[in-house]
Amino acid sequence: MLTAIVYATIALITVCYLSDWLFCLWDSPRTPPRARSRVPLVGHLIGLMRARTSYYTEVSAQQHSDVYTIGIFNFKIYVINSRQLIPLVQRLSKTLSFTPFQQFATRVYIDCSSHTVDLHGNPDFTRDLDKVTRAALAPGPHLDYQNSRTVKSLNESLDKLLLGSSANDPVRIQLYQWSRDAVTLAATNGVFGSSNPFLDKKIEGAFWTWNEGLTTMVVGLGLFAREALGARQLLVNSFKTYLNNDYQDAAEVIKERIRILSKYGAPLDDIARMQATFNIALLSNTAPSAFWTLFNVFSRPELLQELRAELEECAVSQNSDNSGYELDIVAVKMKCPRLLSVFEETQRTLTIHANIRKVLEDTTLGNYHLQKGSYVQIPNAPIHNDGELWGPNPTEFNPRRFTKNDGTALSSSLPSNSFLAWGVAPHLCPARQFASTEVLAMVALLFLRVEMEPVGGIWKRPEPKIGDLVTVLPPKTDVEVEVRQRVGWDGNWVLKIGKSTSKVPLTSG
Ligand code: HEM
Repeated sequence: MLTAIVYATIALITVCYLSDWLFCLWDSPRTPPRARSRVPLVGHLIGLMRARTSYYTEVSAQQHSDVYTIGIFNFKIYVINSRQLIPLVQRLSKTLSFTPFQQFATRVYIDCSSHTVDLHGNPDFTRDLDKVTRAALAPGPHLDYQNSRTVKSLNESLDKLLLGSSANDPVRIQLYQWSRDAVTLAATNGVFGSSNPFLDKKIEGAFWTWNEGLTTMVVGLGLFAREALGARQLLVNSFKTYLNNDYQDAAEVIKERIRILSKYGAPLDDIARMQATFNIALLSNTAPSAFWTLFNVFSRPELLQELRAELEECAVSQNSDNSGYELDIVAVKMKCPRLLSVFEETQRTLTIHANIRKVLEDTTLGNYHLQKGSYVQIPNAPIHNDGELWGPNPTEFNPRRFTKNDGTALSSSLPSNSFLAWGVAPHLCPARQFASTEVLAMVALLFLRVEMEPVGGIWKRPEPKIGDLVTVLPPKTDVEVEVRQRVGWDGNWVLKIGKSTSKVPLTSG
């Protein structure tokens, strides 16, 4: 019996190695070189299941080619390993397409009907939806309206937190949980208006439960994500009620997306599903970005002092009736290069996104041949960790990395496609001005208004939680902190929001 098992194992291993070798034999001579895995056929699959997109960081570090192939059976993923190839991928956007992923998300994430899944493959529909989304989120009066409600809501969450606390009487919070709640409420108040479904705490909880179950759904194990599926239904129902109510004070981006979906005949149930899905873009990266920026600064007292000095000099004034302070949001966005540098460095060191494109036709990319039906991935981390671009110790957090010696912003002197935290054109995040205004306003308010200490006295950096389908990973464990009013900086804080045409000078443009 034992001998039979040994023979069967040897036979299986031989067949696996042989099949792997045969798949390679069928490669065209211009196929990007294959990254070898110790386990034939499924080694890369195991790696991807274990580390998700962080697996590309591990493999890319050992590859010398500017693009390489990952093979899983006869399925291929071409991984871009040099920023020089990105413009070529951009130019080939008709055959290297983002659309199949959008269709996949519409089906697997939220279970839309086949009508709406097919719509996401209709170029007229995707063009119209993209056009209205970008127009509504571009700097101008619509974004002013949305920003103003979002930033005010953040300040109110902080007022509420500090209510009843004083310099001697701290409140204890879980920092990620609190930041996530504040961001969720602020962003959803900003876009959904007074009928915001997230005003109900149950709906907020349902969104995050669903969000955490997405990875299981994506790998086809939806049946094992019962809690997430139940949460998703609750969320969808809340958006059906929302659509049946008056949502006239919603932001333009919501009203316009509903208009386009209706124009192309999407049923109400699917429109509710699409609104529920929009929250993934709205919330899932902003909350961890805010958390890590707060953690990176409060855990470095000298850096905190530096940022406070910058903000106090450029963006804070006393209220005319001396009842408190006014924070000028335009100045926070435009006149505080050190603050912006800390935010962008947080993004640079923590972004794990891998932009995805499907190869719709056999395609020539530079010297390489890409086979129809395969995928292209552009992982951000290998480019963000490239020492030639970012200087010594590229994996370390350096708060001054995005400023020059004279303290001014570095962005203009960086080569193109060095910083990919907001994606790659033509799918560059259309909400980057909104999201960065939200994060910068939130962290500036906390730096100015509170003292924060870790419970236990020592700041311990949590590990990022690998596996979530996000651009910036949340922490694996939360950080318990004590928050108290900053001495001399209490009173009534009001915000001067200004116009969104005064833009955050982001490195991505
Ligand atoms: C810090 C927060 C955010 C980060 C880091 C971020 C990052 C990104 C990235 C990397 C992409 C490209 C995806 C790809 O090509 O695979 C993207 C696309 C997108 N983001 Fe954001 N995003 C953030 C916040 C937001 C917010 C608040 C909204 C909505 C108000 C939003 C709406 C979108 C949309 C609609 C797209 C798809 C664009 C397209 O299909 O061309 N994002 N975002």
